[in-house]
Amino acid sequence: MKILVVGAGATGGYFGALLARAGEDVTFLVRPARAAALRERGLRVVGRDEEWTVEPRLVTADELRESSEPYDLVLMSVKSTGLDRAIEDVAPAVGPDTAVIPLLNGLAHIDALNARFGAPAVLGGVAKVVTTLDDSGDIRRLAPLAHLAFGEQDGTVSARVERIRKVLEGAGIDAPVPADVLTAMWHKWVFITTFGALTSLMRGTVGDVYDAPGGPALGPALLDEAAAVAAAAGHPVPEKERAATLAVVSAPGSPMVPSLYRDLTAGRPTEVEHLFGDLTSRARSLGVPTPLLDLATLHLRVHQRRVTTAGA
Ligand SMILES: NC(=O)C1=CN([C@@H]2O[C@H](COP(=O)(O)OP(=O)(O)OC[C@H]3O[C@@H](n4cnc5c(N)ncnc54)[C@H](OP(=O)(O)O)[C@@H]3O)[C@@H](O)[C@H]2O)C=CC1
Ligand SMILES: CC(C)(CO)C(=O)C(=O)O
Repeated sequence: MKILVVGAGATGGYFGALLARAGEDVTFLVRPARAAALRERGLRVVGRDEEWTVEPRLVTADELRESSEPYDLVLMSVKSTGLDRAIEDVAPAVGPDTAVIPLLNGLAHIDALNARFGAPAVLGGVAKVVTTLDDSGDIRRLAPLAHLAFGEQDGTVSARVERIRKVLEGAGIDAPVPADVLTAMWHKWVFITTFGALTSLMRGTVGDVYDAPGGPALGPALLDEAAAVAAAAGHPVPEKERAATLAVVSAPGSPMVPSLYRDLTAGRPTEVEHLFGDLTSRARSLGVPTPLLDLATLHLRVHQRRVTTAGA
């Protein structure tokens, strides 16, 4: 299976490195600066008592435009802020039989991918990994997860789904195929907006918030809002998933933060519109009040405006 990973960042770099290490035919679509760094240093995975390197096969958008052979599987692993550009860059690699699996949090990218490549090409995907790019550009693992749930948008367990699952599992990736992948994406979205709002609004780890007087009430209140939007949209969050989210956001002393928080505190742009703007706008359309999520959205928009104006 010819696999193209778009972006060799925290998620794509990690899943792609696992696939390459397992001997799969993997190429990374990267931009010139990342290509130069990877050529010099290799794609290194560090943290959690492990350190290993793969020599990645790389292609740039210009090179991809010159080759005409489509890939079997595209893993789309850019941030939402880079999605439009990445969709155009990867287009030459998407043929009539290519399966595109996005790893992004949120949901709106499914519409963008459907619009560009046609819905039959696009599968749903839910990535659960805790990885970040460190100062050297290495992939740093912060927790043991390597989970990529995926599936056809209509729930069919197609032959290509079975083939992809085998490849992912062969690389050590936990790759379940949920009955309804779009619902699974909604549920991850509820989780990430709850976790993201809690830590970003309070500018602290889960433990910093939980251990402060009054702190324990915030996680459940955020979850209630986000879950109410999902329920109104036809994707109620089952009790088991609510409990799992509550366990993450209600842990005394927990150092956990999401990638959104790492971006915020590092002064980088965040995925505010994709994760929060979209959810709160759907809440408005569905008549669901989300005052806390609205506040988180505004908070992140102020940051976004500051960092993008500074960079302009
Ligand atoms: N980090 C995590 O633990 C998790 C993240 N997610 C989600 O996964 C998505 C990706 O996040 P993450 O991997 O952390 O992000 P990163 O910023 O670490 O990686 C994204 C990579 O995409 C590259 N990129 C952007 N545009 C292009 C392009 N046109 N062509 C080639 N490469 C491009 C960037 O490269 P360049 O160096 O050129 O800018 C960057 O290396 C997000 O939606 C996030 O919410 C989901 C689960 C866990
Ligand atoms: C919380 C986590 C690590 C789960 O995969 C995530 O999606 C993120 O940090 O963006």
